[in-house]
Amino acid sequence: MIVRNIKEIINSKYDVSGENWSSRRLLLHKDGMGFSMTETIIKKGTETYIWYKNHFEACYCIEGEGEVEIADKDGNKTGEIYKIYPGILYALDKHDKHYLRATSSDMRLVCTFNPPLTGEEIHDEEGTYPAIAE
Ligand SMILES: CC(=O)NCC[C@H](N)C(=O)O
Repeated sequence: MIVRNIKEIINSKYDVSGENWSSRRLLLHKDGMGFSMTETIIKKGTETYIWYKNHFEACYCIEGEGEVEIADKDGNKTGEIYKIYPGILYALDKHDKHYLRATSSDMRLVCTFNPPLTGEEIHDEEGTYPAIAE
């Protein structure tokens, strides 16, 4: 069994930040579960373009509020917007290009990835994480 406390992750190499977010990587590829789990904080008032072309991601909101807007194949905003608040899950089951915004507060999400993250990924210029090298 694996038991971890977020306090062990904070300020370790698995406490990773992007421009608009920070992510504590709780469960990783090396743990052999077939998925990873992170606690992610999206900063208030930010918008991030994301395209996980190599991963499926599901996010469950436990704190704060924001929204996700679907983008088209060229990354343009479509106006299809879903509110995010505690109790809402969104799952990028089609590797959906999207814009993620935290509106009036920071937003705290529990995020799972399949395939799992290795731990130190940050978004590239396409909003993507690299495919895992087996
Ligand atoms: C929602 C989202 O994808 N934010 C970026 C961080 C990501 N959840 C991660 O854990 O690396």
